[in-house]
Amino acid sequence: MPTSVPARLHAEQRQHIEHIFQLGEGMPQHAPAQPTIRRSWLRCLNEYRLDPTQPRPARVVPQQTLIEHRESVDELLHVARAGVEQLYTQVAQLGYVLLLTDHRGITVEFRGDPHQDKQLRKAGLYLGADWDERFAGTCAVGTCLHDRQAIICHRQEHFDASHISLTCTAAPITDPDGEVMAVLDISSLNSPTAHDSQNFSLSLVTLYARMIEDAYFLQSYRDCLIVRLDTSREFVHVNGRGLIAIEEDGQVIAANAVGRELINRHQARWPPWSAGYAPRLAEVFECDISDVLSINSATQDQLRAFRARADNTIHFISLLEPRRGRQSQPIKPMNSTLPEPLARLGDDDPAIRKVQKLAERLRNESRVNVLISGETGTGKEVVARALHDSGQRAQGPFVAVNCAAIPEALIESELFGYEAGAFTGGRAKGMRGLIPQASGGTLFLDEIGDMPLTLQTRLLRVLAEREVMPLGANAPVRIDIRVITATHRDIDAMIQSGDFREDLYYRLNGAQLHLPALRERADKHFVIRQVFDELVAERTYATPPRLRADAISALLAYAWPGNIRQLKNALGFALATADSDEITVNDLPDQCLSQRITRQMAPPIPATPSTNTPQEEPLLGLLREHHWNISAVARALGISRPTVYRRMQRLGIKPPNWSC
Ligand SMILES: Nc1ncnc2c1ncn2[C@@H]1O[C@H](COP(=O)(O)OP(=O)(O)OP(=O)(O)O)[C@@H](O)[C@H]1O
Repeated sequence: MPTSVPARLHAEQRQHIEHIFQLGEGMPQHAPAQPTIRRSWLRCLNEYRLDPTQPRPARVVPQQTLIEHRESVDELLHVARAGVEQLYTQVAQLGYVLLLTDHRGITVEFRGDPHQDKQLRKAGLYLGADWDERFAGTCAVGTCLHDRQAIICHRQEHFDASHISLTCTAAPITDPDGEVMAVLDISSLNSPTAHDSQNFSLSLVTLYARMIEDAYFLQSYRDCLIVRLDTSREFVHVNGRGLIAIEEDGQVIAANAVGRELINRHQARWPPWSAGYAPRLAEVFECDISDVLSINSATQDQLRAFRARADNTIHFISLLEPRRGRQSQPIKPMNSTLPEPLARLGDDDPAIRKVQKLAERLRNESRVNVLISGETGTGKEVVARALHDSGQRAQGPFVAVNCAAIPEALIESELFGYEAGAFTGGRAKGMRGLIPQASGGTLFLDEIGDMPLTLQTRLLRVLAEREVMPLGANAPVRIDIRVITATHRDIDAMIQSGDFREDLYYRLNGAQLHLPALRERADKHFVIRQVFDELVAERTYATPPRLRADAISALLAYAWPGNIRQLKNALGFALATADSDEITVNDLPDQCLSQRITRQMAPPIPATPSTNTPQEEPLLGLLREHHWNISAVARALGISRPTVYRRMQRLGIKPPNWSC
């Protein structure tokens, strides 16, 4: 032992210093038993070059520095306050003080007996005290920060001889990334000699550190859905240990320590938890995200059991709803390199991606006629407009013509126009037809399958010659149009039956974009949010309404025979009739809760009599569901009763009580 030990140190301190030097010289007989403490002593000697013979009084940082340290953990301090008060209430009578330090070891919050102010300040148990191991030597806070784990540093386990009467217990508080952001510590100036006397303190501090950590997590992810989980059913609500923040499609955003551990157990199946990779909840548990989203509405005790895929353990899960306002944030499609009108068509669905990519390539290829196919209400007109808006013709007109909606006798004059006096009943000045009106832009012919055969021939000529002859005119009018057509009918079958000209079909079908039914789309969630946000944006609200998770879950589960149009109607209905600005499952039209996708997937029952193609099943299903009430079906699909009758007629669907 060096001779330079100051004479003012008492015998106990001298002996302590001797034990430290002995450990440094490889003689650990009198060193503390805890490996963490021994390692820390060696760090203090060899790495930090602290001199045990020169005990240092506690260092308290200046007021201004303290303010800066407190500001850097302002949000945590706010969240931790209640926990700090509760813990201090429990330990104060036992003679403990409480310290909360930041990740640098500076005490940013303190609770202690004001009567002991002077002694506590001298011992470093004070606001602003610096407990960094590099300065203070082995101590609960500093060594906890270094080892990132809870620790007891009891009396002679401290490195600095001026601290050997103290007993301190500390636990780390980690942020949602697993980084230590603070340390919670309880310390006492005097304590029983036995090390074991502090075990209870360790449990208590660890418990409160976790509570503060979870409160901070809940605060940080208050705008997200949070699943709370525990292996004990009874404890999920009161003390569910795992917290996982998710997007409404189940994408994991963050997790607390227990949640991260569970996710990490999947290392064998996917990469470890990292900022770059986050699994979906359905990968972690054997669950469908819609089952999780429906927890609050579908189960009586508001929790459900799911099996963790990593180890087959059962976890009970409850769901915390996000704070209001989250959904007013604009949604961003994943594919942001696409022109905006195309990017808005959908998100992460293979069929929609194919449509988006092809549309991007075709947007300036005006001479390639595009045929858009898909069931009714899948967004064919929306796609046609997106194609127009994303191309060079965006500034030109977009003229949409619904061939099924114009009476057959008028289609010709509407499309081609007519000269003054061309026919009785026409306008005195004549009329510019819809095709000439589209010149310089896009002509969108919807329901092209409903165009009469005679007109098909004339349209073919227009497309070939790029000019129209209005009724009664002497000379043709030149036109410069891009033609996009749409149909939900089986044109091949119509060609076979002689109802559609094959040559026209090939001319229209320069490229085909096929839109998937809503029930088949993997990005259904995106569509729901998009339609909802658009409807909300159309109106003025004091508080923007929010779509609750249980409503989203029901919307995800429904089969949507009327596709996006029906979805839009359902959400419009809910917005118009909901009692509050929270749209719940109860605000949705009844039919959204009846026909779930699973039922839709059952083999279709043939109609009476049947000529069905797969495209007909949704209408048939809906008719059956509404007991053949045509008005109800028309309302559900957002179309008129005559249109329903026309479609039924075209598809050969007859109600059971029709005689012919
Ligand atoms: N991607 C989308 N985002 C938001 N709303 C959409 C989207 N696609 C379609 N819609 C809405 O759904 C409804 C139906 O769309 P659209 O008229 O384009 O369908 P369609 O397939 O042309 O229907 P139909 O076959 O009956 O003519 C419209 O109100 C439209 O605004």
